[in-house]
Amino acid sequence: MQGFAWKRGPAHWKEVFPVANGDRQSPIDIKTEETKYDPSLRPLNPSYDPASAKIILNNGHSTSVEFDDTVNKSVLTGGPLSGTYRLRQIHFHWGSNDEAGSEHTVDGMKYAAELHVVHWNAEKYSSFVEAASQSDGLAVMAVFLKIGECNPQLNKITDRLDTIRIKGKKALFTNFDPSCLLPKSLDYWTYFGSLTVPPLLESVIWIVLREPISVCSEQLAKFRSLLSTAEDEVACCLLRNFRPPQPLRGREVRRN
Ligand SMILES: COc1ccc(N2C[C@H](O)c3cc(S(N)(=O)=O)sc3S2(=O)=O)cc1
Ligand SMILES: [Zn+2]
Repeated sequence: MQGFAWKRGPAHWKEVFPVANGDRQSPIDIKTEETKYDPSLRPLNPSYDPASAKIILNNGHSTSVEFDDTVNKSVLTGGPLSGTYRLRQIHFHWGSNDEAGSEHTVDGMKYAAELHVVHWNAEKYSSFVEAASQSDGLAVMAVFLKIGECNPQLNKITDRLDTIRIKGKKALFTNFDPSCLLPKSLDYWTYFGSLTVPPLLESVIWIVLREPISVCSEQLAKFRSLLSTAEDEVACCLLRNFRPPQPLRGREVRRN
């Protein structure tokens, strides 16, 4: 899913992926007054082994840390989930300035950036690719990044970005537990949605943490200095990579 689908931006994705106009697309604007408390929702239970971290990568659309997901070493259970979801990767979304960058918004408010922690239902499905096409196949935990103090934990990522500036570059990256990027409170909103990037598959149980973590302008500037272009192309900075909120289409957003 390279080239065209990305080159012309979110407004054109429907031309290649008609599901872009589907009824469970992400992200969404979370209208807090309309969220519904659900006493059956359990506490989130992320359990990650730092040895699972493998590489940090620039895929041209974001930067991601990829984890060993061949065994249940780093998993997410609890919350709205039934069963065990295996950690696959984390990545970020940001904007061209500090005023916008998150994908989900809260009562119309945009945060400066958003972290996605991606898991797949390894209990029910035999591969990530199979899970990615199932309605309960993926679980993505979203964490808002709010402009403020520099975040020392985030430096573990931003300090490595100069080694993967060009699209396609990767570097070894291990001994990293993504829990270090989670806020104190794991209170959340949850709803049924989709990938926010092509192929926009409607296979994601979204778990949006209500408490943001901090990020400073200098750290965000490092994300924006990544290139969306490969070695043999004219250099172009990856200034923004967030999809705007999509229609709720009657979906319920629950909170614990
Ligand atoms: C079926 O084809 C694929 C499906 C998914 C993916 N992935 C990489 C994507 O960047 C991506 C983006 C996600 S987001 N913004 O949380 O909705 S989750 C995710 S991914 O790690 O699952 C790759 C191929
Ligand atoms: Zn994402």
